[in-house]
Amino acid sequence: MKPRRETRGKHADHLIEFKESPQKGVGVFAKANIPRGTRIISEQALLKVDLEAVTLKNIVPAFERLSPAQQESYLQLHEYERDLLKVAVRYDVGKSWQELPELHRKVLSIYAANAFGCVFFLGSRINHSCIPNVNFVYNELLKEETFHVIRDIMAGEELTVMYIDGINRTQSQR
Ligand SMILES: C[S@@+](CC[C@H](N)C(=O)[O-])C[C@H]1O[C@@H](n2cnc3c(N)ncnc32)[C@H](O)[C@@H]1O
Repeated sequence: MKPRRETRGKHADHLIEFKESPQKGVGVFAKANIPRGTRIISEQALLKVDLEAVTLKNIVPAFERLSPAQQESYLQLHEYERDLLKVAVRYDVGKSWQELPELHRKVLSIYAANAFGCVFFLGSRINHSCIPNVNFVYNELLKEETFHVIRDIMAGEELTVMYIDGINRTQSQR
């Protein structure tokens, strides 16, 4: 699988590829050696909800404001219907999970699986590690989220970021 997006040299996404990662779904892998400090991804959020106002009620309207092409990209992302999400829907939206239209369930499941702040087309394919080799930060000048490798990477290595805390997790989960 190839990341598909216009890049124009602002980052080095030609050095990465999407591949199956054992037991983690899709992941992002180095196609070549990548020196420490390389910006592998710079992108605007695909779906952004004002962080002050993130409630599940705001996710579907934010999805509906996307262009048809953006909606198509969003719907390709990994989804995960966790029980906690269903409880949160009951609390936040005032409906049971089954009462929601199928598309809304999919949009919310994708958000739950992929949002670290925002949902990203490329960045949200990077799996988690508590010892990550990629750092991400919002770049005010570019107005984009940027992802840099924080050590030298060998061709074939999986790229990882830290987006869940390590508390109460087993060593293998980490
Ligand atoms: C942001 S997405 C990462 C990309 C995703 N693997 C995919 O197929 O598109 C987060 C999801 O990936 C999986 N994941 C990420 N890091 C993982 C890890 N260290 N171990 C197991 N699953 C992981 C989980 O299913 C999680 O909900």
